[in-house]
Amino acid sequence: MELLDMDIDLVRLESSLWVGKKRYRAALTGWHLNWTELDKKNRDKKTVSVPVSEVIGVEEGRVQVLPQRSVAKDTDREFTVFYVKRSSSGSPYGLLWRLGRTQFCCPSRDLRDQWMTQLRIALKTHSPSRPHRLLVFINPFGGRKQGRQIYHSLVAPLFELAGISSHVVVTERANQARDHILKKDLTGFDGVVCVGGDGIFSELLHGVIGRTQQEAGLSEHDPSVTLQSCDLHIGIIPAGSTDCVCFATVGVNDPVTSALHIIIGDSQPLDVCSVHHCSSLVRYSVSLVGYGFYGDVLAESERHRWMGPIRYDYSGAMVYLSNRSYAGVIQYLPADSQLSSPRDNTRCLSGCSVCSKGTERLFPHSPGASSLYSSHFSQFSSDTEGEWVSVEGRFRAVSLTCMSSSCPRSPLGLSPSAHLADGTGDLIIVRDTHPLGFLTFLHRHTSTQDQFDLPFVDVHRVKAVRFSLPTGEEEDRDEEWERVNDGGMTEEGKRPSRSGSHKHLVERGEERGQKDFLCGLCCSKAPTVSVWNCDGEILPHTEISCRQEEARSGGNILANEGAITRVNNRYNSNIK
Ligand SMILES: Nc1ncnc2c1ncn2[C@@H]1O[C@H](COP(=O)(O)OP(=O)(O)OP(=O)(O)O)[C@@H](O)[C@H]1O
Ligand SMILES: CCCCCCCCCCCCC/C=C/[C@@H](O)[C@H](CO)NC(=O)CCCCC
Ligand SMILES: [Ca+2]
Repeated sequence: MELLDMDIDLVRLESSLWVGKKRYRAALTGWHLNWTELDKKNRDKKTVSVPVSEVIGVEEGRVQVLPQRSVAKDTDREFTVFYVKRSSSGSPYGLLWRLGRTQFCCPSRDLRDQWMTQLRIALKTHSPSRPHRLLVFINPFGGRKQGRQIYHSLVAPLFELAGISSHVVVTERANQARDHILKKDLTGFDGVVCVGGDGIFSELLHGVIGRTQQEAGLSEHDPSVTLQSCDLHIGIIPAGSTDCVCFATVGVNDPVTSALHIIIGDSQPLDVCSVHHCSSLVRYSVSLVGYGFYGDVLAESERHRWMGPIRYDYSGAMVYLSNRSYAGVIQYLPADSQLSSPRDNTRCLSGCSVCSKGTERLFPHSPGASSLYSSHFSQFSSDTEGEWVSVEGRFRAVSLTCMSSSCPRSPLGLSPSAHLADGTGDLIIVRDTHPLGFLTFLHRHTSTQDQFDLPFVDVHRVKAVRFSLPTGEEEDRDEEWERVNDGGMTEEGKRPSRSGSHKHLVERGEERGQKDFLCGLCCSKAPTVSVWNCDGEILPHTEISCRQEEARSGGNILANEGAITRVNNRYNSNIK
């Protein structure tokens, strides 16, 4: 093994090169491209070192790619190397990545050709996980409706530079991307990419999980089934309103950063939570399953989609002012508290040891096995995990989050110490409290203050959660509600109007449960139930069961190719 490493690390090419008016000694080893500035006495000055795995492309001549492609003429001794360059700005969890570019001039055309050939061979040899062909879905209505422009001006030129061919589908309706993945031939694609927000990501997620189960002959609705892990990676180019999945995995929501991660083949397994109602699957979630405040904000915001991303701020204020709490019964199955806790102040980043230990614990004998951990609720309990716990009362908010759910609105997220791929979620219970207390709780999401250090807030690391209405108020099956929610937005990019469906339901004389909520903000009658927000989609049921499906670290199950390790961000500098 040692011999092999040494072999690979041998210098493949070394020569004097010029960058502008400065002379450099450049060397290409198996793993790195280095160039060291030389002074007049041939003494080494500053060295720049780029890992081959972070080289994006090599072009003849003096080439520029962003903001527009340009090639300088008469450049037969020159070549340009493009690579990942970490910027000094970003968020506490990730730096922005930019396209670094250095134009080298060789003493001869022959040497230039040698450099180009060797660099391209090194790239092929040392970047085995890079995608070659991608299927890209653009939601033209996501966020500020900039998806198409973002893709064509910032992302497509980078994919082209990296030799990635892409097939682009601009969606014309909600669920088109999901259906495409479920039904069309995907032979030859190394991954699927969405340009949009958490909603279009969720479409890809459902498509990829659904297709994998179909191909394996498994029913997603059968709660006894062990789901098959997915080989197809999902990449996210953020162009939505919250971009929570992108932000929580990459640390920033920036299209160029994400495109560069996709190109170099970074991946991050994600936990997935499945939501069931009466033993049939309703949806999967990777971010938030939230009742009360977050459900109400989403429901209200759908009526103001025309406002774009600020619809959440407006609706947040409206819902806060309406001062609601809801009765319910929460049952949860605690995860093993010896492994981690939502208040242990850790931050999960790619390569996180808690996530790797979780995988080891769950799949001790099957390094190559491809099944997801999944079982009946009744089978979740183990010796080290607790028994089901029940809490009944009135709640401002009940939130279950598989990951931190950090986003630009809340840079540390709903649960800052939650893990991306440990097979658990964090259940946050905000009991009814006075308006100022709840405002304090909300406000702490925007700062580094601990939102769990409040007397009316509890947080638990869990494997599964069930929610039901108090005895005597159980849910009726509401097919009308289901129909209204099934189609997502209309073809013009608008959701079916909730007030419209309200009128319809009231006309039919149905006056309880979720129907009450429909008039929540416009009528004086206080609603008795809220709705569930599942990664930005309203669920058609109130009584639900959620369980963690386990992502296998390294198994690429539901990988966001835009994932990054913060450790790499901090310690991998291009300047030695
Ligand atoms: N062409 C389309 N017309 C209407 N709706 C679409 C179309 N393409 C996708 N959708 C749906 O639009 C919804 C919202 O899209 P998306 O998540 O991209 O944007 P967003 O809601 O602004 O962002 P975020 O989810 O980050 O808050 C998704 O549920 C998706 O299914
Ligand atoms: C006084 C100041 C009050 C400020 C309150 C800030 C609270 C911010 C918490 C943000 C939590 C985001 C959780 C992520 C949820 C996503 O899966 C989902 C889909 O994109 N987004 C929303 O539902 C959109 C939900 C938007 C909620 C505001
Ligand atoms: Ca988790």
